[in-house]
Amino acid sequence: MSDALESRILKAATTTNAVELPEFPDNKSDLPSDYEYDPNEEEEVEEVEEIDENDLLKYLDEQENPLYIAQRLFYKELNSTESQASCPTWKLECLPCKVIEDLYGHGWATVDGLIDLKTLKGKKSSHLFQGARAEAESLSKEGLFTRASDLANSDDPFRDHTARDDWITWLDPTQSDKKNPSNLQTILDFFNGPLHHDISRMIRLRGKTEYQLAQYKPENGARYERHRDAFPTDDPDDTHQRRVTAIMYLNPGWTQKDGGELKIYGQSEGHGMRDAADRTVPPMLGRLVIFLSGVVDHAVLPANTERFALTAWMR
Ligand SMILES: O=C(O)CCC(=O)C(=O)O
Ligand SMILES: [Fe+2]
Repeated sequence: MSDALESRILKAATTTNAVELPEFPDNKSDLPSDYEYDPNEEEEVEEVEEIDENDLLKYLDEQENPLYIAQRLFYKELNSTESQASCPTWKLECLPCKVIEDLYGHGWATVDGLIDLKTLKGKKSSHLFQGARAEAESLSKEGLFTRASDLANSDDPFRDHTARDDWITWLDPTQSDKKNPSNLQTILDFFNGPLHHDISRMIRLRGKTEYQLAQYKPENGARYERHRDAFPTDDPDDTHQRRVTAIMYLNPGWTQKDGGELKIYGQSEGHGMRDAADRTVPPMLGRLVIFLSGVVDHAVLPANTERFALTAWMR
């Protein structure tokens, strides 16, 4: 965790829920009769309040709009139309400029069917996405997924383990059969290649990317409660906090009755640059959602059919 972020969090822990201490009485006879004074005892034991992740984020957001913080990790300010007109000089391999502008201005963006031709190698993109879906289903049948809430440290008071119902498996894009990559591998190569290239041209990235395949099983309407994927930070040297979340959905023929939409929370007070209104994003086959991990609160609404998504978290 970066110093700046750490000190902001410490400040939150010492200022929220701070208990007013009573004044020490001048006259010893004013002390309660069961009061014991032991001069050898440690003077003061510092108590650290446990603070839950959402309260901490709320506190941090009150200090500064997280979008402004994340914007400082971009190589250039994209506020003016003049800077946006410089798009051709950005030399992007796959992302439309609009996606970068939306990321900067709103914290998130979506784009459909985005796979560059070099990655596709003559394949049709719909075949690629459908093939990836079929592979995800087989991995699930082979028992490769683990319930995400079982993986987390159950002693951690910071996170609520009832918050999510998804089953997950971590993927490593470097462990591939180069000659005959699976469809999932081809999407990972795209994430790891052109997509990472474009994002790292615009946003300072320093650390490792993680890749996860997630499954929401329809039993009992699997969902993931409102959360954020990282704490907002503008420290370019931080390697710990996730900076960008990119999710590719693998749900052919999705319709509204299937549920499992991604809900993106607006800023209810409507101030600052984040959108005021909440939005829902249907998890359609081949749709890519990209957002700034420390900025956007989001949730997965209850899924009524099996729902798969492939996620990359870039640092
Ligand atoms: O699959 C999605 O739409 C979002 C999942 C998510 O928020 C997460 O895994 O952190
Ligand atoms: Fe998330």
